[in-house]
Amino acid sequence: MAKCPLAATARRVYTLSSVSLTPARLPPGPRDIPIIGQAISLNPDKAHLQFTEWRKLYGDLFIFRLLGKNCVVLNHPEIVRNLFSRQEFLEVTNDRPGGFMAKYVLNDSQDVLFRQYDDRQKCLKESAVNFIENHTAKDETFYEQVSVEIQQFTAGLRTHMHKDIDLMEFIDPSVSKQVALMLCGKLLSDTDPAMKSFLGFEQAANELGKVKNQMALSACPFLRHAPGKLGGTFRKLAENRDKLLKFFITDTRDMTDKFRCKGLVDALMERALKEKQTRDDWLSETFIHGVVMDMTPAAVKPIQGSLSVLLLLLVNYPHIQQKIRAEVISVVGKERQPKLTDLPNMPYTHACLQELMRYHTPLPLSARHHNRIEIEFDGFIIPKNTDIYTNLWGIHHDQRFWKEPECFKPERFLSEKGKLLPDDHPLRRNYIPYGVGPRACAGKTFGRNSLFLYLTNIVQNFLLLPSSSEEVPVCDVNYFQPGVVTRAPSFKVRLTDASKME
Ligand code: HEM
Repeated sequence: MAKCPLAATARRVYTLSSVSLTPARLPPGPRDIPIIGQAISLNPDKAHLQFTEWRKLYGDLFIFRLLGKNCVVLNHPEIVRNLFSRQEFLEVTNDRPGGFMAKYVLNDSQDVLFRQYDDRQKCLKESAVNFIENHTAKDETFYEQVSVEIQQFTAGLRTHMHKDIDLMEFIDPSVSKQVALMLCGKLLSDTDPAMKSFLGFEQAANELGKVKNQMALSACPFLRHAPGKLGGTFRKLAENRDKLLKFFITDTRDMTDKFRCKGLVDALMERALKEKQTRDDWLSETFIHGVVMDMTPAAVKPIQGSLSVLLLLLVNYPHIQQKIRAEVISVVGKERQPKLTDLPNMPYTHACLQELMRYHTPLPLSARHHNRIEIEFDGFIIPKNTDIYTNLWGIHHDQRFWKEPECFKPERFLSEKGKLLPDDHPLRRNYIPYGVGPRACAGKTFGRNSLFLYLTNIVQNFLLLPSSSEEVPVCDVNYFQPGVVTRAPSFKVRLTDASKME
């Protein structure tokens, strides 16, 4: 078709004028209500479900306003990839929006998770990923200590056989100990004061991190000093933080212990020394503190939340529990403790974990991104300083990408011959539980390994039965406990000795 010069000029004028933000070029979205925006119609606890409904009305990229802020929601994996990892955008779409935690807990974002995407963030993240994903996976002392912890955990469960128990009450502290081990290189006991500070910090950070508390504290930061619940929680957080950091940074450094392995703090200290020799010594202890604090919500919560959903699935679907157990017994046997090297030989169990990350999607809205300049994408303008949400849950439950997305079907990740689908299989393009691009998760292998070890050790030892006194909830996302990381509602199970069942 011949090109009309007039039309081309008109289009050019339109494009130029639209760069100065004509509302017509904003993405579609629900009608704005002055000042409050969608504050009334949006339930922050179920925002991912609401966004999934809005996607049907407004498409894969839509915008809405919330208390004076622009918010964009991405509902398609290709859009997420394009915006967060395409060269032309990645330097401008990978910031974080800041907020109360970033400013008052992490000392103006001196950390990995809350910091904007700058050279310091890149350097810290690179060191953290190298350590968490590459070093721990090969460090035998580390996994020996993890095995010790899991043995103690299963031994603890044995004393509660045939009773109705909330298994998460045992799993939660055990996961925290594993993450603390990754940080300081030492397996702490339940009674260790450092472990108490870790748990105290974790609880307070979790409470303050709730959407409604974040909104209140970001609007009125002085509330942290006020009497009352919020102020009290902030003081608890600060007190535990100081104790925790003294232990992790100062005391651990001088600790010589034959069971101590290298921790993330040691790795960052080494990096700090290197930085000192080459550049200005920005990598101070405050940054290392920041990374320690990041790991509490970033590492502990997704592992705990995923395990809670996994257990609920095992009780609701005994045939899946049975299949995993059969695989564990055939590969590992009944006596030896399962280890990471068993994973490649256990495709069904591996597929269950992959399906868990799709079905549950521990971070249903990922972590918010922020764009530092206005960008034009796919014919739409995304205004500067927009909060960008990725609806990971919506993407993982979208019928365009998944057959029967509401069903837990590990088989979808297996070939007809029962092998795990390769990473480059087309289905995997729609599978992004850890996010995409330079801000993607720093601990996905660590998380997967941890889930694998808990799952196989539990199933090898115990049969999980429904509680005899309470009805087990159905596994339904509508009843998950809300949060940046969701988890299953509390429920009780009964454990029996798996070896006696055959
Ligand atoms: C087990 C399941 C896990 C899931 C599903 C998960 C998922 C995610 C997601 C969706 C993000 C945000 C990505 C983005 O902003 O685009 C993230 C960030 C992050 N995750 Fe994970 N995560 C998991 C476990 C872990 C573990 C075990 C660690 C540490 C050992 C970890 C450390 C981090 C850190 C530090 C970030 C921030 C990275 C940055 O801002 O550059 N995560 N994770």
